[in-house]
Amino acid sequence: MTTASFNRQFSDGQISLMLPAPAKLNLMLHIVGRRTDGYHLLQSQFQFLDYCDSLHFQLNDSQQIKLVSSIADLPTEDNLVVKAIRKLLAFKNIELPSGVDIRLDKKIPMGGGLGGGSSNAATTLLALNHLWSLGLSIDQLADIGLSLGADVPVFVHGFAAWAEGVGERLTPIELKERWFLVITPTCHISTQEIFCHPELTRDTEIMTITRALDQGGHNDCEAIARSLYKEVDEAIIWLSRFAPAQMTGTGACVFAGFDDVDQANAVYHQLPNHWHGFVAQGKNTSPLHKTLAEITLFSAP
Ligand SMILES: C[C@@](CO)(OP(=O)(O)O)[C@H](O)COP(=O)(O)OP(=O)(O)OC[C@H]1O[C@@H](n2ccc(N)nc2=O)[C@H](O)[C@@H]1O
Ligand SMILES: Nc1ncnc2c1ncn2[C@@H]1O[C@H](COP(=O)(O)OP(=O)(O)O)[C@@H](O)[C@H]1O
Repeated sequence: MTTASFNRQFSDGQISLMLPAPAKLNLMLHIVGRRTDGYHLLQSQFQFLDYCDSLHFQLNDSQQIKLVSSIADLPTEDNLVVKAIRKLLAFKNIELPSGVDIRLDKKIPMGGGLGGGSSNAATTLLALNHLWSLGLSIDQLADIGLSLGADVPVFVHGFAAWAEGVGERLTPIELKERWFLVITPTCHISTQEIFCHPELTRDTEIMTITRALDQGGHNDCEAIARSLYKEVDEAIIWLSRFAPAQMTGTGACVFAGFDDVDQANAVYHQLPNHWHGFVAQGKNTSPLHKTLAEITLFSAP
């Protein structure tokens, strides 16, 4: 894709782009070991959800990065969107090619194990690689992403994946695109809090991908999260009355899958008043890559 063909999308003279940053689910999350640097070795199935934050990028001649976001109490420089831009420029060893105004509309709950921050970073990497014509490959962007967080590469690649290593060794998988009811407890669980816990089990037997796809699996972080956060425990107990329920990532969100949307909605409508949640469909191709493919000549995975 050439810059010219890309820029022709914006005939009003403004170079801007609006892109989704989807949530993900870990349909299973096994911890099979630990590296010497403390990072955990995982086996996980990732699938995207058609439930997304939205990012709007607009280039200008200000020579500044301006981020407007709905996240309270998070300094701009700590936002993964800005961290992604800094990493991108450092990798290319360049100054800011132009000013950029970014608006981030959050819908994905933070600290919920839905990967929102990592997804925002991945969308930023792909968007600015295009808008600034940096010419980096997906693999290069995934490497930059990995330095921001273990979850970023899967969002950069954009295919449902069997993940190993710390989450960066990805094999595409074809999963049924079921409907999920996701309960979003109000507690915010830090990934580090779970991974540092002395009672976390780190010795689940290594599985082959074939067995994992046949039999599924569990989430090794769930027992710790349930013991620390009553809300997570209660949500799993409640949702298990309707379908097998699990936690995603290191929590706090809890989900169950249904074969059709009506079933998922029927359970959603029975959610106790003090709980929040949403129904969304699992997607094997990221909504980000689908949108990019529609508006540019970018090829979806
Ligand atoms: C375990 C997962 C599954 O999706 O949990 P969620 O964050 O989505 O809940 C992710 O891979 C998390 O990825 P991400 O949230 O990007 O984690 P990072 O920022 O890289 O790491 C946060 C902290 O978690 C620990 N960490 C993270 C990933 C990993 N494989 N082993 C670890 O021990 C490290 O202590 C690290 O300092
Ligand atoms: N753009 C962003 N969106 C969400 N969280 C962000 C963002 N930038 C930085 N963060 C930080 O990352 C943490 C983890 O966020 P998130 O990715 O939503 O959770 P999880 O890793 O549990 O899925 C947040 O608590 C917040 O401090």
